Amino acid sequence: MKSGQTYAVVDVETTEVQPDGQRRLIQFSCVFLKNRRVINKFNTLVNPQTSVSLEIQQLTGITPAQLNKAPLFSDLAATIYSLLQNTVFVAHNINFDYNFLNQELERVGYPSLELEGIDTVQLAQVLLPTLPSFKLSYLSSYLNLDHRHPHQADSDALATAQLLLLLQKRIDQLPVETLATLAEFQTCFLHQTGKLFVTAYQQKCHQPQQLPAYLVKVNDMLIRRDTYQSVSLQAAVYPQSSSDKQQLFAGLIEWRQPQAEMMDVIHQALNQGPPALLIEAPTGLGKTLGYLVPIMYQLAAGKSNGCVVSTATTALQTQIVDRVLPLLQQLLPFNFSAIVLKGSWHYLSLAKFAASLKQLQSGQSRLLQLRILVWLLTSKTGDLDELHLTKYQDPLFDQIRHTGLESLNPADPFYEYDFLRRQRQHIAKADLLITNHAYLLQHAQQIGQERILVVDEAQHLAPNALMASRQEIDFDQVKICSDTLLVMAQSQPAFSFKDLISQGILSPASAQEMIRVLRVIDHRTWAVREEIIERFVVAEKGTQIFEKLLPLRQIYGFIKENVGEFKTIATAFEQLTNLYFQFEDLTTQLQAARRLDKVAQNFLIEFLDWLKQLLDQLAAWSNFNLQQIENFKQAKFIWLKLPLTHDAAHLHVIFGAFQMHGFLQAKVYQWFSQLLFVGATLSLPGKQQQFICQQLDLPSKTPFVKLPGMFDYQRQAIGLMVSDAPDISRQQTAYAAYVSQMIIKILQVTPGRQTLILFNSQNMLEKVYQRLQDVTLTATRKVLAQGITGSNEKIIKNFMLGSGMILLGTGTFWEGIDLPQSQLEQLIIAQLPFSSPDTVINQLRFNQLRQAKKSTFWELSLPEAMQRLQQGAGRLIRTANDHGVLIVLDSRIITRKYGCWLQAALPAKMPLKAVTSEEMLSKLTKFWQN
Ligand SMILES: Nc1ncnc2c1ncn2[C@@H]1O[C@H](COP(=O)(O)OP(=O)(O)OP(=O)(O)O)[C@@H](O)[C@H]1O
Repeated sequence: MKSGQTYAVVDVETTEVQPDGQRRLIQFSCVFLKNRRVINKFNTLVNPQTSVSLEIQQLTGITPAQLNKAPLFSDLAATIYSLLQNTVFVAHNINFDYNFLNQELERVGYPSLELEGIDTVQLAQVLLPTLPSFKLSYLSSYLNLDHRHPHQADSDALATAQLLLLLQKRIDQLPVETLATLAEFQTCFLHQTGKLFVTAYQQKCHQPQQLPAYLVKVNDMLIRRDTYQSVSLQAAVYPQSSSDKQQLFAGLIEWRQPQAEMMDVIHQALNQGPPALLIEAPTGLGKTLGYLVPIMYQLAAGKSNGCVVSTATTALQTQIVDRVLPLLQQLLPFNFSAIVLKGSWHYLSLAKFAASLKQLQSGQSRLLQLRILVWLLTSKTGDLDELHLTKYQDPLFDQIRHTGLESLNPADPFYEYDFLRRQRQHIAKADLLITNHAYLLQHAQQIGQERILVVDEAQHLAPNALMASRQEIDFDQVKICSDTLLVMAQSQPAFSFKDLISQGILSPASAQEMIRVLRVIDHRTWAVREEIIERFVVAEKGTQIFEKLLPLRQIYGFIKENVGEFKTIATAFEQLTNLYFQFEDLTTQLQAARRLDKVAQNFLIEFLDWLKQLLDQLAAWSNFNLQQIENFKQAKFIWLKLPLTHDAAHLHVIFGAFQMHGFLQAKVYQWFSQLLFVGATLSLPGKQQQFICQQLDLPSKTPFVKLPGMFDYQRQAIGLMVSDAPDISRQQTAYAAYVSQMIIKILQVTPGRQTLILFNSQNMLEKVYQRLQDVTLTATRKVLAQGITGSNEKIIKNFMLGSGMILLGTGTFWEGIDLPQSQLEQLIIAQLPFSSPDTVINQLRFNQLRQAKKSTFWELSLPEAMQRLQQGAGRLIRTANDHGVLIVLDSRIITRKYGCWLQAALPAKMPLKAVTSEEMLSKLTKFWQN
């Protein structure tokens, strides 16, 4: 901020939440800052001479009576106009406040203000890059700002002023190198926000600067040094007795008998036990600590090399790291080290990011780059998830994501600091590796090393393994790769094979051979794609994604008819593989001999990168072979996938194994010393334990321990099941309308209650979300929706921080999410969680059951729905002090014969009541009154 300059930090309140032509000002507040101090304040209510919406009255606490007594804007305009002259206008979301104020001024005959402006939202996004929310109320509580009455303009303006001062301090602390880039790209900020960086840079650039020891400068970019330190575990004795454990837990966690039991079972298993153990621990038991405590003692005793914990999703990884590990560290009498492992695309590639800074970018992408630049000063991992972005939609991410260690160039200056390389080095030293099933399946050998493996949410490992065992050809990606390579080789104006030949780097014969093979692949694979579409893709009207199982007989016939074509491509693939190695060797030799200038080197590296992508795409081509198809028998399947609505729809042919058949043993288990499988629903109700063993590729006699539940559901919760809802399976549209109506009514009679609503399809979730947008209650109660308002991690974090929030979730929200006490008070099951029979995997599973003359519903659909319902219901009560209501809006739980099975999946002692929709509301009101 410039000394001597006055900054006017403004906030306004208006009559309506949504913009419309009639919207008027009801409050104007301004805090004046000069030389970084508050020098004046101005606050006034404004009589809008029109009605004020109910939401606004509730939100601001301003009543019509107060406004009737307030001055008109036409009487205030002159004062406001002159107060703001010569100031810099600051607001949290400047486009709203500045534009609205100007409209009001113009309406009463004043010219628009022409002031410099600063937006504190953008400033906060760049300077506090890892926060999950940039709402003023969140920033105020996170930064401890004085913000007593959120949504009242005077309080909001004061909080924004404090925020600006705090952000200015952060700017002051930025190293000059970072300031230089922020100043260089100042125009990507709204109004003159970027000038703050220019001023700070100008002040700093002439003073001598010393880089803090934790930072390193690489090509003008600052990165946090690798400060990872492994610790040596100190031997300690496992607290065997209850009193020893109680002593250990005292003051930190509550005593839970089944959790202590789980610890003992695992301690025993690790010391004398079987190589594999299955443990079913009911929801909310605290199973992560249940296995980590005994395991850490085992490691401390030097009895194992370390431990890998694999869970179903990255959101659950984050939950373990953020919430369980800090508690574990406090509990244990010794230190330990842990790292998180995710797929390479989660990480930033420093080299690619640095290159992207030099390229032309949209304002939005540039702003994101600046945020990343500031984040790099603190990030130890380079995990892009730390940025809590809603979706990785910005095209920048395609440019800067890591594509794996193989893509790195040792000659690159960023090579030494690369985040994935750092991680690879830490793996050997860390006691605990926290990963997800997808990563485990791909890297088991590398991370196994005779460590203990815990598979958390183990029921998901098999479906994940099926995904991992699949091979896939994306025909359109093949075309993109081969086209790009041909352009690079033949006609790229800046640099092409011609230049490599003229520099004596490439022989004309090698160049010609590469082009010939690429042309074969380019033309022939496209012809096959067209044939497949003509032959197999008959889209049904209204379908968005075409997905189809290809009967093996048909595909066999298809290959037989085109056998020459398939063979030509297979041969070209082999030739291309050889050429790839030749080009790779050539590049390495030339680099070592320093015979490559920068342009030629970059060309070759990029060419090899595309070539590798093409080979990866074609790796599954060997499946298009008559002998292979015969070998598939019932164990492997082929299907097509084609998103129809997408502009450039990619045709995928997928070859998938359907059952484990030793896959997990060979690919995963053999690399670990001991295996623990943990989950809340490992055994299917009414099924033998054989089912999970078969799924997990384990011997059927693998020991299975089932731990008891621990909450007093009779006292802590109630379940209300609606008996008169329209039948969801027959009247989908009527059901969506009914669910929306009911949810609105429920929310109206339970103000302030944190509510999670679980759906079984994204489609229904979106319909209900749309309807909730139209009702007034959402002005005062924040609605979060999966796939709409943010990434899953961000949604969970925001939900946990709020009160009276509403979260609409599907998929992963049914499981593993931990929302204790007032973080979740009402759980609404909008649809019973029957999985869709239409997916290819389900079609396959159903076919198998039919062939065995078994019922698809009783054998698969119902038990799986019970399993998911049990998981979903487990979100409600998480500690001994929780209270909550479970509401089931899908009447099939009452009206269908199988309903009693679904009811049996709900917590055993929870009082259940069947009620009409009307009764539901009065019961709810009563429950919360009591
Ligand atoms: N004994 C305890 N007392 C209090 N908090 C605990 C205790 N044990 C675990 N917790 C906390 O409870 C939260 C949930 O733990 P965890 O994720 O292991 O639950 P869970 O048993 O896996 O539940 P679910 O199966 O429903 O996902 C964590 O934040 C953890 O720190």
